[in-house]
Amino acid sequence: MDVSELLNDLNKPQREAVAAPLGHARILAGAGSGKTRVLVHRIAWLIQAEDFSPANILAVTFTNKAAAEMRGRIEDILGYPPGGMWVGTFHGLAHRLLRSHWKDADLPQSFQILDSDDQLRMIKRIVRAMELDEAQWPPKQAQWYINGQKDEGLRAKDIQAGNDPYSQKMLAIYQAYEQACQRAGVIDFAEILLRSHELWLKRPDILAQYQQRFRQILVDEFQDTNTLQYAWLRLLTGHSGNLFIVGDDDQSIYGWRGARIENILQFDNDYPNSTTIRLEQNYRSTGNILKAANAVIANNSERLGKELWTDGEDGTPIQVYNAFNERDEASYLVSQINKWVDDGKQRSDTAVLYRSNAQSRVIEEALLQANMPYRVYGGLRFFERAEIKDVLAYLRLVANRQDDAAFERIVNTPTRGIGAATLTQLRQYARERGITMWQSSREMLDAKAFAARAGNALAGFITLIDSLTPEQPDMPLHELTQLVIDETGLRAHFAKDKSEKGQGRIENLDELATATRQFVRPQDEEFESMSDLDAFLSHAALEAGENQGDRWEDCVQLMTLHSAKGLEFPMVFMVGMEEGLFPGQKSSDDPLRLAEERRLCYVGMTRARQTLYLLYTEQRFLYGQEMIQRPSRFLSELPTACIEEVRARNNLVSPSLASKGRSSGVDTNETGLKTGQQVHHQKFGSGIVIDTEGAGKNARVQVNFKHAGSKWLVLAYAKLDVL
Ligand SMILES: Nc1ncnc2c1ncn2[C@@H]1O[C@H](COP(=O)(O)OP(=O)(O)OP(=O)(O)O)[C@@H](O)[C@H]1O
Ligand SMILES: [Mg+2]
Repeated sequence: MDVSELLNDLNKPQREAVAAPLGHARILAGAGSGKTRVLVHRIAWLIQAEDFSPANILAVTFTNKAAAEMRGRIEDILGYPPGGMWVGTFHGLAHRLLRSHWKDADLPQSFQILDSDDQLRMIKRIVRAMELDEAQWPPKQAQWYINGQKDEGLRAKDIQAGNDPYSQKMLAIYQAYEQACQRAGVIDFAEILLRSHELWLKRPDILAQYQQRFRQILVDEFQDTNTLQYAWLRLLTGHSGNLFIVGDDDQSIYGWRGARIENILQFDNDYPNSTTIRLEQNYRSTGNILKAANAVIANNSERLGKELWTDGEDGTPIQVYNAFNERDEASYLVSQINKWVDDGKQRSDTAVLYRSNAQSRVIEEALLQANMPYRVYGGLRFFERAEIKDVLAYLRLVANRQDDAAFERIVNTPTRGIGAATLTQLRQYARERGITMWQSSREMLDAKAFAARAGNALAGFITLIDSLTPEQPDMPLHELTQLVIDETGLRAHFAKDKSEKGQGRIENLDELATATRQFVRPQDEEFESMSDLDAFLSHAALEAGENQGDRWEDCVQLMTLHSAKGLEFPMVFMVGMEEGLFPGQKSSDDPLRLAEERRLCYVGMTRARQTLYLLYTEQRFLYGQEMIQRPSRFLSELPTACIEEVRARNNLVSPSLASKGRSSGVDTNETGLKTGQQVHHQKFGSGIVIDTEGAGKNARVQVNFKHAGSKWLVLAYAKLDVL
């Protein structure tokens, strides 16, 4: 594509943005208006029209997946791969810096990354070691505190706790945690960025090297940057670089995790010479979806305010479905996806979005039962599963003996007679001397500090780890992994569990062996100097299986509303549109939180291109009990003209919804079936009708099947035979 073509498929303000004169720029625009597209074209423009080398460009995206897509699109436009360009997430890019400058960053060469679960365990151990009451000082809270401080760029030494006992205690935990991580040579996610920022601050020569290189810095989804991320960008930009940011204040959804909407709002104060360009035409969604999303977000105050319009068609109205409970909700969406597929469309064009990960289980079960392939983004990812983390912990200890988090995880997994007393002794010894668990084990064993049995068990463990360490550094990674799985007794341990779960775990272990065999080092420079093992472990920690499930080409996409940011799908289901769930309970009496929930609703709705379903239930099993649910206030904010109720209920809060009439509780005759009648279903076998409702194409019956249990079925699809 040459330079003029580059601008062809863009509208006027988009062209202005792509071809803006060199300098700082802010693109402020609503969902689906082409911000990401503009950013990609801008990169190509810089290379083709402004003669920058790809190596002068650094682009920050929201996920690794988005980064890969961006790279691919730029390659398509240029006709060759943009070698030397850095594209990735904040974490990915900062990690790359630390790998190149580990020594200057005061890290061991084979430093490992703690994910949030590892981090929590580590904090738990510290809280215990400090002899604090866990109920009074919940480790989760300390984790929250520590990450919050790091996101603000603050170390323990930078914080004044004052006289407040809570802050004093949190600070003490933070301090102990910092020391423990440093000893063990591990860093958590927030630390990756903090440390690379500090590296630049204390080594202006290193910073200058990157400033000279990255003259063009582009950031997508800028509204969700936190203090530290923005500081990192500003430092890198320096006086000579250009910052090109795109974002939407209405889509800021990470305030709860420290994101600062002010960063985008006040960008022009920080960069007074910057230009701001607004885009208003939406190319993604139908008129109905767009109008409804605009109406919902209009209920927030303190917006920059922008109206999106489309010259496309109104399309089908938004489908609002009132389910009995979460199982009915799931089976309804499965039936709709089935219809979609029957029409010859792709499963992968459909997405199910939920507020919290826990909601996916029932939906996954329904999809499994219907034999419908699906992929869950986020959630418990492959590399986060317990059995996988066990193997990874062995591998980490093989790579770095000082990794206390790994040591603690597997020292007695599977059980090998190393008891709590031995571990307490070890921890105490380690703490007193400021050394690691591994070092303590060796010293205490040498000093014969344990009783015979405990000593033997621990010595056995030390020998095991040493024996796993390859003599030849070029031992293939998958052989090492296989060795770990078999020699540590993990396989045998999980094989004892004959249940489906145990079987699943064995399958996952095999899958891990396959993953290591198929592992291809990312092309990025930071992986070049690393051993295969270190490269794989970093990859596992950073990607955490973001790309899992690619074995299924065509599958339904499941994810939280948060992780749907930036994506688009022809058909979208938003489930659990209920008060207490979405918006969440804590948001009801906190206007700031409520506004953020509403923005999340706006993000969700604007993912849909053609068809949007909003689902809510009357009853839901929550917090260990059956709860009566009320429809989300966001439903009542939808303009009546844009929606169609599939099945209304009688006690809706929204007059607009209720006025459309209800169809529940209709005379049984309308379904043509009576309660007590015997019926037969192709898949579920025979059963008895126990309830009916609705009419016409919405008629539904509840059947108690002899073998399959009780189910609600839509008559039009169920094809029941009356016996
Ligand atoms: N000028 C255009 N002509 C045709 N299609 C366009 C144009 N601009 C954008 N699009 C398409 O509109 C859709 C939305 O674009 P894009 O994802 O870049 O929007 P966005 O502003 O980044 O959205 P979000 O805020 O959700 O991240 C994409 O499918 C994109 O290809
Ligand atoms: Mg985008």
